[in-house]
Amino acid sequence: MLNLLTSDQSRQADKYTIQHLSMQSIDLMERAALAFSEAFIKNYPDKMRSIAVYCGTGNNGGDGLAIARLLYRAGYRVDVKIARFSGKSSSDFDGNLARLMSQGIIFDEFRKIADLREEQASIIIDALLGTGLNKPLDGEWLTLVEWLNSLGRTVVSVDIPTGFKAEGPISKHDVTVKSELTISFQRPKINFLLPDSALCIKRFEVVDIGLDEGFIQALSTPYAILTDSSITRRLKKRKPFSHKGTFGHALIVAGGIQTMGAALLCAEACLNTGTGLTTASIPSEGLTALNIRIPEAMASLRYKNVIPADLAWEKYNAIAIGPGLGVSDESKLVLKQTLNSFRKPIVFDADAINLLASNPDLVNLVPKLSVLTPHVKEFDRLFGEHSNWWERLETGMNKAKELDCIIILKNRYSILFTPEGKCVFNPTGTPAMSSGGMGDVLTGMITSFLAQGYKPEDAAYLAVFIHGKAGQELSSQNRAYVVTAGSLLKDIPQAIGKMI
Ligand SMILES: NC(=O)C1=CN([C@@H]2O[C@H](COP(=O)(O)OP(=O)(O)OC[C@H]3O[C@@H](n4cnc5c(N)ncnc54)[C@H](O)[C@@H]3O)[C@@H](O)[C@H]2O)[C@H](O)CC1
Ligand SMILES: [K+]
Repeated sequence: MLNLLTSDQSRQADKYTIQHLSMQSIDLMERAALAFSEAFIKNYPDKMRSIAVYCGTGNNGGDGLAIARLLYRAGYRVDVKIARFSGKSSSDFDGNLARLMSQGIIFDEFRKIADLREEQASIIIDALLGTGLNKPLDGEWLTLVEWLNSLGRTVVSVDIPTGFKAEGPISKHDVTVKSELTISFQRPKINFLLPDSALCIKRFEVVDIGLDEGFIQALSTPYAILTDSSITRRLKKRKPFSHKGTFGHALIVAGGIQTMGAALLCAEACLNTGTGLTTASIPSEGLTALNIRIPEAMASLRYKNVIPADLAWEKYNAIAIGPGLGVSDESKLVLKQTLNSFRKPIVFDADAINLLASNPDLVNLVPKLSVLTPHVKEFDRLFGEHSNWWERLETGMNKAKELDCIIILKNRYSILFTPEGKCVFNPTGTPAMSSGGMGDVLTGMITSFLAQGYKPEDAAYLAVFIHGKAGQELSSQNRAYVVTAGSLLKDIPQAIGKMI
């Protein structure tokens, strides 16, 4: 797992790296510029396209000057424009301006917007402001950024779009550069991973600039992002003499007469993730569907939506409740019965979350280390309305501690909150997965890992990461516009196999 950095921590890492490698800060800037340029050249190999690099006079602007020099040397047609709105400049900006001049590269400076000349370039590199942003843009900065946005050119931002906050709540009124691509240093900024960023970031790439990883990983921060190796390390190999009893028994309490699909998707995903035995608690009307679709699964029937009184709860290692369950009074009784009968971690999804939201007294019965998997609407129903995603991060961290549960806020980059206060982003997934039933599959996967004996936190990490990875692979292999839940769940065994 990789720690994510706030702007302040990024500055600390910068300082530490410079001291420990006995290098000059301008050398670190050069590395950043080199890493940016390499990524830029891969994305925009056509050297006939003209480039204008707009630079501020801080270190983001310094990066811009170094990038301009490197792209010029690589054969691009580069113009440099420097916004001298303040009298201040950083020493590495000054150093890079001298290097630029020594190469004979022409640059323009403007002190006010009125001095700006028409822009002809086809690509604009935005190196105006970076993580040093300390207030929303106003005055000349605001006018400049609005003008750049109005040009409709391809914009590539250095480290972060100018005006965008790396962390903290984002106001809809803040004006930022709208970039086609942002090439960011060392780590994605936390706000890149939240939907609030969609207004200004179409796509981002992260390049390594050689900041000290030991220092970064030792930083105390709640924010992290999952990696392939953090998943591989957690997956357990199957031992030679293992049998179905080794891999637990899961119960999927799901489905309604008209929503049997959710139960089927959830149960089949559970089975395909490797549970020894999977039983589906479904309405009696759904038995034929279950038998035809998943002959490997067993059924425990709910007549008139009531769990039989003699259900042997103790034989299950993990339970999922919610997909397609409905929110009727009978469904509420099903939830109540489950909460009163099963004290090991439970995975709560969909209608189980809606029922918890409308019956707060039931929340107290949620077993410790359970996993709740709300999407944003369910999250807000459960914990109250939020006006931005940063607030949801704070609520998620607080509620996971308070309830002693793992909360997975499902999104393009799903966010996992743990009882220890961690806030972990999942990088896998694709917009092709935005289709019905995906959440049911995820719930089945988490429940399966739980039943197999994984710690709840690990079960959540593994399921979310592999779920997204499977979707990503299916969409890229087949160039698929959409990946359905049914096709994804068939691919789970291979997706796990590839990670182990
Ligand atoms: N550790 C790293 O990740 C590295 C980062 N690099 C680059 O450095 C910038 C951050 O540079 P910094 O000098 O701290 O700040 P900026 O260039 O973003 O801003 C300059 C300056 O502007 C003033 N300012 C801030 N907000 C406003 C505003 N709204 N209006 C007017 N003026 C404003 C303030 O005084 C700032 O100090 C990072 O993004 C990277 O691009 C290194 O090059 C490599 C290592
Ligand atoms: K920038």
